Amino acid sequence: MRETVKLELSGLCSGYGSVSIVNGVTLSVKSGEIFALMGKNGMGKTTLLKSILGLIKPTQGEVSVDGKPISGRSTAELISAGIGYAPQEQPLFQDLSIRDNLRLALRTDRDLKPALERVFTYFPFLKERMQQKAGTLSGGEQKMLILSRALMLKPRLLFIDEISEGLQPSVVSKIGEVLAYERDDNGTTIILVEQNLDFALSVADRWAVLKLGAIDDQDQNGPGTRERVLQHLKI
Ligand SMILES: Nc1ncnc2c1ncn2[C@@H]1O[C@H](COP(=O)(O)OP(=O)(O)OP(=O)(O)O)[C@@H](O)[C@H]1O
Repeated sequence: MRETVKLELSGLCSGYGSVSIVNGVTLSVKSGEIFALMGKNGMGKTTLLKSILGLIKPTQGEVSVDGKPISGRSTAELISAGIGYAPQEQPLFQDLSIRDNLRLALRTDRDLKPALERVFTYFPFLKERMQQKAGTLSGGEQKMLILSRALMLKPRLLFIDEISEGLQPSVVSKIGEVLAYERDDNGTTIILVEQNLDFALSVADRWAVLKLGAIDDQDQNGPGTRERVLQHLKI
């Protein structure tokens, strides 16, 4: 089993201009677990991910991986250090082929072949349609390509933002299988931001609910979890 990571957030705060969105998040994600981060729309889940990844500068607090602070490091440095990100918004080059979208995940072409083979075992359709432009893929195929691109670098820590949104159940369950395999066989630590409760709980080891930018509840995934989380998601 390769080395895995523990992610720790301590009193993390961030926002946009003078508007505070993430309000003091303290959280620990264990090595090699899938952690589901849930919450109603607009509660700050995406903002929290972006703050961890250096895409938004935190106003307070610390983020550490393997006990080492990563605050202040650029997103590019974090990705080189084995942190992967499958974002929710506009993440593909629509006019480029599947192959070029995947290739751009790597710094050099030296590791291209094994990285491609790895993602082809998860999603064989990518191999058959390498020259097809990303913009002509269906919504579900684009999501699989986004995830594959994040997996090209074999991340030790992977952040995934609402991958199941708008997908048909067969694609959602395929993605669930891939994430479980990444955790079980590669020891990847995965933070999954999700609105789809059933999907999140089908793969998560632990979970938290974010409310107005703070952790409202968290626990192991087990009997009674679904009902407990549903209470938090009620309008
Ligand atoms: N670039 C931005 N500038 C200003 N405010 C923003 C920006 N992006 C998001 N917000 C606001 O921050 C709040 C939290 O948004 P965020 O996307 O983090 O929530 P979320 O929990 O991920 O919700 P969703 O499930 O809808 O994606 C919302 O009120 C949103 O309008």
